[in-house]
Amino acid sequence: MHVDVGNALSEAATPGVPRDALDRLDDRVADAHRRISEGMDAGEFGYAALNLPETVDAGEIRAAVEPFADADTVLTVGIGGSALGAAALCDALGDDTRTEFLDNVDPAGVRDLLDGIDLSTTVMHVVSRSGTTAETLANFLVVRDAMQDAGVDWTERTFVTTGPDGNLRDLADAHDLPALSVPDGVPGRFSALSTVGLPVAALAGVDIEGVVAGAREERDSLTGSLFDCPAYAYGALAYALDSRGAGVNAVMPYSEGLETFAEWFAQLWAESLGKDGLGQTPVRALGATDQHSQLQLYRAGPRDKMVSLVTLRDRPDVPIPSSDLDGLDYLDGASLGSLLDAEFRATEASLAESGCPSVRVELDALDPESVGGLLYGMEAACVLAGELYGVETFTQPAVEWGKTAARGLLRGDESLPETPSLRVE
Ligand SMILES: O=P(O)(O)OC[C@H]1O[C@H](O)[C@H](O)[C@@H](O)[C@@H]1O
Repeated sequence: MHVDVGNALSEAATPGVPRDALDRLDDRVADAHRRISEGMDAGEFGYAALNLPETVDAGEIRAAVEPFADADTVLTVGIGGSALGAAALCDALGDDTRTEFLDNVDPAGVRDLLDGIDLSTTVMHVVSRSGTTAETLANFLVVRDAMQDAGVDWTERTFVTTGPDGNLRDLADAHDLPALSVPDGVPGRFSALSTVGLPVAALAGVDIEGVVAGAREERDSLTGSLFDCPAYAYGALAYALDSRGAGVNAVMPYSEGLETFAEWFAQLWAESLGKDGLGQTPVRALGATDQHSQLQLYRAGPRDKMVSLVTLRDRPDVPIPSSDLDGLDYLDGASLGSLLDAEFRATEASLAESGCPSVRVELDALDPESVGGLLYGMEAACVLAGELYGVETFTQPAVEWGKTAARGLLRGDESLPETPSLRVE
């Protein structure tokens, strides 16, 4: 990925980062990089995810999914980091007419999804690192039941990715299901480039070897300076802008295929950095659509935002047919791609003109290498930002609180703290 942080400097934006502050920050980046390298070398929890471009075995993943290659529908049952990596890859690069994701337990949504697919030609990938997540296990039980009702042998049409213990591992053992292991030391939200995110991408036709190669290239760019490393430049600037008041990070890809990437990024950034009263709130937007809604706020609202503009240097194009409509001559000879690119540049300029900081992230194209590089680069950016904030990047205690409380409620434990009520009906 290519990163341009010019519009995040104080000479361009408020809040903005002075050039001399960036030089000082670079010393901290060098220290953080040393810590990250140590963690990677020792395979420490979390840091091990940054080794995935070397440690992942794409051949093993291809072999595991090969028996399901003829499935009409590939259904992922998982939530959070166990679904979003695969969803981001499939949305960007795969045949997403074949992929479905059950990552919520809204009964209406689950029912609609099951009504719309032929379970006899569906393969289900059940993914849970812990193997105990309530939503995932509940959805699995619902799909299994639906398969049995439809006369489908669910054990023939299910494979799992999970950790060494938990209900899902027990289930895989008991029914001899094909099972991949979540690699050691890799937290869910950092697992897109592993047995968690890649199997379904492979089934959706994604060149997963290309994705891994792109990630490897980004890994090789991790040096001790933000001036040489796009991933660190992004992470350091986001941190520096947040420290100066940009507590919101609006991620706005100018590519529909990257819409789910913004969702994946939101989990990565929020769950990793939102600790000890610190962290930057990720917001999802889509160019050009959200130019016609959220951009008003970005330009003219509170000065508490940075905008991460993500675009492609090259994209397949569709010409705009010429017309004799009054006032549309500016579209003559144009294409949808040139229109989208013009909208991107206009948005970037409009943010600059209003003094709202933005960072430009460019990919060469929406191809496997670039997308692999983007996912890896943002993970490295996040790990770096975690070091700069001084938070525990790889834990999520606040999420665990809600999970435990929900389980307690289902078991009849009503001892939740009282929340105030002021009803208006
Ligand atoms: O993979 P699992 O163990 O089922 O976890 C799925 C998700 O659960 C929780 O919400 C965690 O906070 C997430 O980080 C994780 O991705």
